[in-house]
Amino acid sequence: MSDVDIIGAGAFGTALGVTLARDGRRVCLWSRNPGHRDEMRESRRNDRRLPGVELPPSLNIADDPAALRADTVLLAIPAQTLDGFLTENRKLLAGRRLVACAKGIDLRSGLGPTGIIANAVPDSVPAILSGPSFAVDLANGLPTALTLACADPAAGTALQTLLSTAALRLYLTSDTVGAELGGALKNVMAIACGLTVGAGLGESARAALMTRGYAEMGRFARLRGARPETLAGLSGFGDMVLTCTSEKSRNYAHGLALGRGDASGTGAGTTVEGVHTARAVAGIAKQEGIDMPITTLVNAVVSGKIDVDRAKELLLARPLKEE
Ligand SMILES: NC(=O)C1=CN([C@@H]2O[C@H](COP(=O)(O)OP(=O)(O)OC[C@H]3O[C@@H](n4cnc5c(N)ncnc54)[C@H](OP(=O)(O)O)[C@@H]3O)[C@@H](O)[C@H]2O)C=CC1
Ligand SMILES: O=C(CO)COP(=O)(O)O
Repeated sequence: MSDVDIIGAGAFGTALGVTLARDGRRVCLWSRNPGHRDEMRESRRNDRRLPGVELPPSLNIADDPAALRADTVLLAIPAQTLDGFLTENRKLLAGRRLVACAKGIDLRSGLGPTGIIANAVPDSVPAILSGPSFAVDLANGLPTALTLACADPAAGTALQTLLSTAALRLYLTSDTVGAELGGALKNVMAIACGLTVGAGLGESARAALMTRGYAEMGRFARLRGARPETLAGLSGFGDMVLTCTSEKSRNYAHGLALGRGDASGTGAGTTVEGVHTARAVAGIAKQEGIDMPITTLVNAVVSGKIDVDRAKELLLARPLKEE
């Protein structure tokens, strides 16, 4: 039996699997695609999603989620697919520690990953792993620090120990809402920053957006019960800094391409979580009267309703206020 099972052989699921297996854990990785599974078994690499990285011998490729038996399951699939997967596999996942690795808000329910888990598999222990970590950095063994959030203190401590390695350092919190909102909302800010730089509005404008975006993230998160210190930690501030400043981020790269006038952005087939999260959060903010100007404008730009110039005008025309 494995120590950790991983659902989703994308870039992040594979990087986590490789990291944990190198550090001595027995890992089972599942992809929904039979051809992809065969390829990984044969080549001992995941060339589709994380090219150039060798899969350690203690990482096995599983054919069926029903064959996965570990107490700890990492859910490394996009946020919009989480509810469907969990609902379909509810019985199988009951009683386990389910660690979400997705950064997003479900469009249908408005819930973050731990809320989705709690709803879909009520007798599980939900947790979330979030923070600044490009899959490729993790897979290359570069030092990484993340937030592990779990409301159950004993399960949280056990997960922190199980999932920390020599290069991957996990900080524990019980604030699951703060950790999941930091990770989801920073993707929207990364798109905003990409749009800004892509449209040639400059690095000063990006710094302004990051700062005011962070204020906006905090405002939304506090109203949903998050603790401010969680937003100031790795899963909020830390990940916002990473993804708002690096072209390795798909969210930033998507904004960059749109800002440069390429209407397809990073193109279909790339996971850009911030597009869905902007839509979900703009809707919630409107409904609940929360002031979220950057998120609202990102949603308007990525859905093609306005262009970056118009978004800039609207932001600059807002009434002057105290910081
Ligand atoms: N990449 C990174 O650096 C990081 C990513 N994350 C987060 O991890 C999550 C996954 O991202 P990432 O791994 O990069 O994405 P990828 O695009 O690399 O991979 C997504 C994976 O999810 C699988 N998948 C999609 N839909 C389903 C479904 N309905 N059922 C089962 N599997 C499904 C895909 O399968 P298929 O190949 O068959 O389409 C693919 O293997 C995102 O929320 C992201 O924000 C977090 C930290 C870092
Ligand atoms: O969340 C990430 C790094 O922490 C990855 O960001 P992207 O999904 O924008 O590539």
